[in-house]
Amino acid sequence: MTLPGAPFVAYRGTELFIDGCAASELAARFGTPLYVYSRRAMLAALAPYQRALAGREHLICYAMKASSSLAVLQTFAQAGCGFDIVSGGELDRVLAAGGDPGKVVFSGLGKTRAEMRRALEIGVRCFNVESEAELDVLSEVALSLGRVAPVSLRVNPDVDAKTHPYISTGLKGNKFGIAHDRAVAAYRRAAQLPGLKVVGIDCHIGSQITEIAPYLDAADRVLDLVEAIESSGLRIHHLDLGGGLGIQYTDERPPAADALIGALLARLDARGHGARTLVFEPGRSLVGNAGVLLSEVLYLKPGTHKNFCVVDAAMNDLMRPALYEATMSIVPCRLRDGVPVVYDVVGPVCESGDWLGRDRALALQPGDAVAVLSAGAYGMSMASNYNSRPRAAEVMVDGDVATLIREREPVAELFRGEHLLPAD
Ligand SMILES: Cc1ncc(COP(=O)(O)O)c(C=O)c1O
Ligand SMILES: N[C@@H](CCCC[NH3+])C(=O)O
Repeated sequence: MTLPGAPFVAYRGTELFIDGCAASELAARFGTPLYVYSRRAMLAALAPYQRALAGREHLICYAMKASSSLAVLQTFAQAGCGFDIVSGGELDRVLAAGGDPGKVVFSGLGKTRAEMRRALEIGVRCFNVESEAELDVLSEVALSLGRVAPVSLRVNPDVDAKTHPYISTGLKGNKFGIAHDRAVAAYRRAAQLPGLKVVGIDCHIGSQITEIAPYLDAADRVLDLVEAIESSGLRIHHLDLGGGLGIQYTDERPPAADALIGALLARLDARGHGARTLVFEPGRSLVGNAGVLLSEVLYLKPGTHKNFCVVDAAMNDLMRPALYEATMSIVPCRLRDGVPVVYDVVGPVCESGDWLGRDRALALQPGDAVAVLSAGAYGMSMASNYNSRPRAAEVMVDGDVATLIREREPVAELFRGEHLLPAD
């Protein structure tokens, strides 16, 4: 059976391997819940983007919200990537991981003045501005520092990315970006503000997109704008076409990254825009299939309506199933003989929404380790401490070498910084 994440996530005989490491051995050595990432899988996911863009002026800015642990950022920084950030905290992570701030694009619709100041002082490559009000504030902050902020406006192309409504961002009802029909006026305003320098345009239409067509529609809408803006005398240097490419969780068949980029380049070339600098902001497609969440089976709980398999990972570790009813593959780390039983795989958190998988046929015993596959994106980065559960540890494997890249959070960390009321 070919698993999502193959060839880096695959059975060898009855043992599930992540690259060259047996998953059940990692679970025993580092404990569970445990996120495990394959460095080689991440680099293999980046390669088709790099190949397709070779020979073009470009920058791949890894959207680090997908997985922001320092060793993950370090891996992409060393591979030449920049970063798409959405907060001052993410900027500090980039710096701590050795990333180049000159390759950072700063997205997000609620940047604070303090975040703008810090990003200007550090010298990010570009601010992706999401409203006209933000243009005014950014200009003011830049002037107060005696600097000029490089800006690109995130335009909302009103294109249906055909994905889950919670992760669709390019429709006119979404909060993101500047409406297509206001964009030319917004560019005029940006050009007049003394603290800003227009350098680009960008759009990002959503996440877990499994078709090429919405990207081409969005690119066309953006190019229409570029032509209108440039005819008014402004120069748009780079085009940032965002991220959003989907991955396989179960039976999805998203296009390969090089097929997507190839189709976009063909469209840009056909419309005479092929020589522009290109920026992409992929997140999930670089890390999603490279990671798994390992968990131990605590209890098997047969019932008259449902059988439950209670594991030690929960919605606080991986909230995609609870939040989006996302279906993610769950497999045993060691295959055992026995008739599979259909279980809901649930965590210990006190919420009925705390499930990782529903109606899964699995042959398991308490103490077995299971792996939730395709958990490398929006897993650990969305983890919380709900129910006062410390966050999981993380391991990076490279061949048969496993390195602890994040220690399991000590319980004492959970209330560090809290204070009891003074005694009477
Ligand atoms: C502005 C921006 N860029 C890039 C991304 C990365 O998206 P994905 O992980 O779907 O590639 C996101 C998240 O959807 C985003 O909001
Ligand atoms: N967190 C989402 C993706 C959000 C994309 C952020 N712009 C997911 O797990 O699918």
